[in-house]
Amino acid sequence: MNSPLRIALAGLGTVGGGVVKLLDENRDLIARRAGRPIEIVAISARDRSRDRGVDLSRFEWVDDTSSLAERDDVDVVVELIGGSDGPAVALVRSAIASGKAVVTANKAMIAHHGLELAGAAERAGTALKYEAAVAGGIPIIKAIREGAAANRIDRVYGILNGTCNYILTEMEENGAAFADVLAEAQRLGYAEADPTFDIDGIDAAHKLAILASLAFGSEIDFASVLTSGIRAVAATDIAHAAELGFRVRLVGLAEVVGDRIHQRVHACLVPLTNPLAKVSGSLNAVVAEGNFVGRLFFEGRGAGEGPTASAVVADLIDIARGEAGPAFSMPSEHLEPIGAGEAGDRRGRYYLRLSVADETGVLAELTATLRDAGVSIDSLIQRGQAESGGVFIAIVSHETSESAVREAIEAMRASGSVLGEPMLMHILDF
Ligand SMILES: NC(=O)C1=CN([C@@H]2O[C@H](COP(=O)(O)OP(=O)(O)OC[C@H]3O[C@@H](n4cnc5c(N)ncnc54)[C@H](O)[C@@H]3O)[C@@H](O)[C@H]2O)C=CC1
Ligand SMILES: N[C@@H](CC=O)C(=O)O
Ligand code: NA
Repeated sequence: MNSPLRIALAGLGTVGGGVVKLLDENRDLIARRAGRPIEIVAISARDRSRDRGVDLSRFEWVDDTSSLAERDDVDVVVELIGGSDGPAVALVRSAIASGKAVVTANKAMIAHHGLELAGAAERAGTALKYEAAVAGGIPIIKAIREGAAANRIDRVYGILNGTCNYILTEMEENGAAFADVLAEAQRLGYAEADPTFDIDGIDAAHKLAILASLAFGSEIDFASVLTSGIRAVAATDIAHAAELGFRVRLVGLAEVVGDRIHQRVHACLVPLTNPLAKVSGSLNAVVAEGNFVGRLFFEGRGAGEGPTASAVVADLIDIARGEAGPAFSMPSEHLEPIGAGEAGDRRGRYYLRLSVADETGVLAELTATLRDAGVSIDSLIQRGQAESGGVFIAIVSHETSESAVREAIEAMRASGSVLGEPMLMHILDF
């Protein structure tokens, strides 16, 4: 057997603890597959005394996490602290500068600094790997970067946040309250340290920006992702969606349109016939469309200890085998800066939920406003009592432009016929 790959673990929370357990349980199998053992040399986290359900006394504990980057007895620094800036990125920068390989699960850091870090790793002749950062256990980085590398990819999309998918599923299937399910997602280790990153769509936007770069060969452009989350999704939307033949899902979608890239994360209505509608709980799914391979669909656990550890250790096995290569789908200097498209350009079907006064003539006024804006109605239902005292109207449009629907909403607001905040969602029709 060859000499071991020596690793230092920074961060021993959900993912770090999972990595220790996986390396213990599958130790011999991994050594055979990698051609050499993978051994933890040193560990570091904020709180030494915390019980992580695994014996850590056999490893050297280091109080100063940043010192892991300098050690001569470490080949790979595994960064599992999190955060787009601060100690995680400082550790990764200095590990790369010392010629060490880096494995990370930190999508926030890759979305913000991926290009810089990839360039630094290339110059240092070392590896930067981050399979766990996108869609947890689904090997989607490997699939796009290697398996589909021969294709031009113009669209990549999917369900990229396990916490939101778990919340939406529990709300739909069990009528659970948003706050209760979020607390459970935190207990299960799915949520980010700050769960607003999950529910406001930021975590999914980090992942989408990384996927778009890999798929399109473009520089990561996190700042251009139009991002909204699931806070505004009400139980009534989920019920309306079911009645109309849809499920509500938080979808990240990136596509090339002409010479522009559109990137959006938002709650969508997904037709029940679409495989994404069947993705439930903490599962994630990613669809990539290649010009030769066609449509690829990947599904698996996007969050939690086991699936995320699986992705981290897969990266370590690649490094142990000497199979690392560039961090993105090409050397970072070949990634192109591609501009972002305009939001109002999108054409498609829309779901619009309004609360309106329960009075004669209001419905006729609404439909006339939509008609005047060039929006024609596919289906309309009136259901339930709104908190504002009015009734809920849910409308599904035929294909139209987003700007037309927004124009109609503004006209309805101006006329005073709409009570409360309207809810607009795209319908995912591919
Ligand atoms: N939990 C999940 O399902 C997934 C998490 N990730 C990512 O993995 C990373 C880690 O996530 P979790 O394990 O869930 O987080 P966690 O909060 O459970 O663990 C974080 C660990 O980092 C340590 N830490 C925090 N600040 C530190 C500092 N200044 N110096 C040294 N150690 C410090 C903490 O003591 C803790 O051991 C994050 O980047 C997260 O986005 C990625 C995919 C899935
Ligand atoms: N908080 C994230 C964890 C994995 O990336 C999620 O819920 O998907
Ligand atoms: Na992954």
